[in-house]
Amino acid sequence: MLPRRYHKLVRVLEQRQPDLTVLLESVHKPHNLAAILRTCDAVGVLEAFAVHHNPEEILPFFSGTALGSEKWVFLHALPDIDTAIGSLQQRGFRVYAAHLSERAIAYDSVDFTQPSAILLGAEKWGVSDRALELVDAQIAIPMVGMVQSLNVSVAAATILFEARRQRQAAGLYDRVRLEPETYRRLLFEWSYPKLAAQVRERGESYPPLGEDGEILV
Ligand SMILES: C[S@@+](CC[C@H](N)C(=O)[O-])C[C@H]1O[C@@H](n2cnc3c(N)ncnc32)[C@H](O)[C@@H]1O
Repeated sequence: MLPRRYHKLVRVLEQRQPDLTVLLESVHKPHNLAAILRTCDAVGVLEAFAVHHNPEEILPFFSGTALGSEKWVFLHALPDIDTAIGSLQQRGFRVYAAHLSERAIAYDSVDFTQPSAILLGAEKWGVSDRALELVDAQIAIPMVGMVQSLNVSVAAATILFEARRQRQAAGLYDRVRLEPETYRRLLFEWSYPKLAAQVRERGESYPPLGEDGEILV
């Protein structure tokens, strides 16, 4: 592990935002999924969630074998939309459905410095009626052109970068937001993925790291 690489991992983890996430409802085109996870990585989202009728279609994103920037954002599969929204709300997130409707408020009027989950709908069908019943609010990006909606990854990026803007202004990228234990664990797993897997298999705990990422024992 080169010190430069290690320090890059440290800087990235120091800015991860565990209380900002996306929930994808049947978003199934791999290029959209990859683009959304890439944006998640760019704004510091730690983990993302997906409800998918056929997870096999997008298996690489769940199995950790994806090779792109998405490997830095954990994607968790949840069985159904009730469970997904319910568990996020229980963890203190407000869930916002990105959905163009008369009930929707402007996406940039939301306070994204609070724990926020952005629900994005399927490419063809949008957010389901059931999800709309469960969310805390609906948010929309204004559209004044001929087409009715944005591509789902573009909508995700627009909203996530608004969240980033607000969080930057509030200083949320200036201090470590991860729990110390989570931070240490991820730093080891990102720095030494193969060794981390072996250590886990043996049921041992990770060794401490030195200033430049060297293993200390
Ligand atoms: C291509 S759109 C789906 C269009 C679908 N026909 C519908 O009626 O919702 C895919 C997803 O992108 C998001 N989206 C696209 N444009 C949006 C906008 N202007 N405001 C908020 N969300 C948007 C929504 O989450 C939507 O479910």
